[in-house]
Order: sequence, then structure tokens, then C-alpha cells
Amino acid sequence: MSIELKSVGKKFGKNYAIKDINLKIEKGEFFVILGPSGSGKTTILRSVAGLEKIDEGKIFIDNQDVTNLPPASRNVAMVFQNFALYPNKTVFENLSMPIEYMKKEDREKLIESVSKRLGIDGLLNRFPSELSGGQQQRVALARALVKNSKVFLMDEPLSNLDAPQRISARKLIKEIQLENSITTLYVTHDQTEAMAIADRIGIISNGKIVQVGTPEEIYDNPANLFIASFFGNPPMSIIDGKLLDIKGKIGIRAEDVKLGEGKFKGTIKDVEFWGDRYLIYISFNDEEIRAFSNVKFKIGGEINFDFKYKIIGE
Ligand SMILES: Nc1ncnc2c1ncn2[C@@H]1O[C@H](COP(=O)(O)OP(=O)(O)OP(=O)(O)O)[C@@H](O)[C@H]1O
Repeated sequence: MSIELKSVGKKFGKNYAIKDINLKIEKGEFFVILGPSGSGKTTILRSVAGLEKIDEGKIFIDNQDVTNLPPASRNVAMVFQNFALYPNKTVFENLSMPIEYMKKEDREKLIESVSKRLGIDGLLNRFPSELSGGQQQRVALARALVKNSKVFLMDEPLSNLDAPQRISARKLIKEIQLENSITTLYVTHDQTEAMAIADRIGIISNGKIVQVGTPEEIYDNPANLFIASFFGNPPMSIIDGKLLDIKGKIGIRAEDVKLGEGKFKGTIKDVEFWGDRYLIYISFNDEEIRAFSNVKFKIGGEINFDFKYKIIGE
């Protein structure tokens, strides 16, 4: 099933939370909406789910106009930030509900397999109030994953998990999504997560989509300064191009800086250990350049360097 938003706008009071959103998510595609806090990500997702009534535009699921359909008629599986589990039902019952139509044996098998993979198989007899936030979130995720839906809508579904759980849960989401070719709209503010799971990413800022592309396309060619200074870990270092006789700003990836030789000279301000390498902060003409290095340099020392860069539009 495809998802399409055509000129979608939603206001709260007089202010637009999202404006003129045009997106087409293809059948089986994993599409991530990435943006800072308050940029409108949740509003997009809630609008597609039918939990917000939009003020402008239209929404289509599988080419059907669902703009005025209630959430229950949209046949989507959702995981939202507030987990919304049924408090009076056990974890097992919460997971059974979307698949009551299945044979008991098949249902139990499916619940066992998904809950094992999410590490909640020991919690099936508990009530939601007896679970930690991260456990509740994994139950909510499991409930969406067992449901035989062709569309996933997920709003920061891993926000309460610790780092190893996050990595294994996102692998599981992706596996189930791929196995069943589930069209997925996934919201996060974590760009490492976005890069890891997305087929395509839509970057949102102030209620508007400012760039759409594969993670590689956005990484290599951020469309503007905001994206360049936000996307990637670390994001590009942005400096004034006049040092190189270039008008406007230039962006430099940490892996594109060659240290130890070159026509530029700066001072090492800080060094961070990143496990497989170091991130070096170089102060240079009142600006800062970040560079990856296999060698640990001394803070305070001077260093020669050179770099490859991209010219970044406004
Ligand atoms: N119910 C509401 N009433 C009034 N304003 C709202 C409401 N919900 C959201 N907003 C506003 O709409 C804008 C977009 O909010 P939204 O929750 O979509 O952002 P977000 O990108 O999901 O943020 P976060 O990452 O912090 O969850 C914000 O300015 C927010 O304050």
C-alpha cells in the first residue's frame, strides 16, 4: 500500500504545525521523517493515522482518499510515544487482541516468536503497570509487529530503550517490514537511527519538508545549511568560504579532513575517543573543524591539515 500526502496543512489555533506537505511513500518503502523537536513530525504521523483532522490537503492510503476516514478504517499498525496499552489486560492479552482471528496455536506461536525477539517473553503474564517504560514500549512495538498490517506508522518507537535494545529492536522492525513488504512511515529525531533504517528520509524543519532523498543522497549533498549542520554524526563542519575565495558557506565532513600535512594550520581544541577512532576539534581562524583521526593528538598542539568540501546553499 502506498501513502500519499497532497498539500497537507494542519493548524493549531492560528499557527501551522505543518504546511504544504507533499510526500509519496511507495508500497514496501521504509520512509523516515527526521527533524528537530517541535518541527511537526508527530503531527504528520497523527494526520496519516487519522488522529488529527487536517485543515488543508488530502491523504491517500493505497490510492484511496482516507482524509475523512476514522483511524479504525485506515488499517494501519501504530506505535506512538505514549504506549497506549490496555491497562486491565496482561501483556499476552494485549498482544493477542489484534490477532484474535488467528487459530489459537498460530497466535501463540507468533506471540512467542516476536516477544522472544524483543526480550519480553518473560513478561507475558504481567499487567502494563508492572512494566518499566522500556518494557511497555517493547510490548507496544510487539503489538504492532504481530498485527497483519500493510502499513506501519511509528513515532519514536525506540525512544525508551537502551542502546543495545534499540539496535536489536530496529533490526527486528526492519526484518518484519522487509519480509512482509510493509509500507512504513517512521518518525525520529535521531539521525543515526534514520540513516540506519531508511530507504528514504524526509527532513522536516518548521513544519515544512526541506529535503527528501536516500540517506546517501542527503549525506553527500545536504540541500541547505540547516541540513548540513544537522545530518551525519558528526554533522558537517560549516565554515566561511572566503578563506578559499568562495562566496557563501562550505561544509566539511570529518572523514574528508587530512591531518598532519596541508596548507592550513590550526590548534587542537579537544579530542574525543570514538572507539574505532578519534574525533579531533580544530580551531582555525575563529572557526571549528572536526576531523576523524586514527591517531590520538595532544590537546593544545598545532596541526597542519587539508580538506575536501562542499559548497552549501542557504
Ligand atoms: N495539540 C496541540 N495544540 C497546540 N499546538 C500543538 C499541539 N500539538 C502540537 N503542537 C505544536 O505543533 C508543532 C509541531 O509539533 P509536533 O508534535 O508535530 O512536533 P515533533 O516534531 O513531533 O516534536 P517532538 O520531536 O518534540 O515530538 C509544535 O510547535 C507544537 O508545539
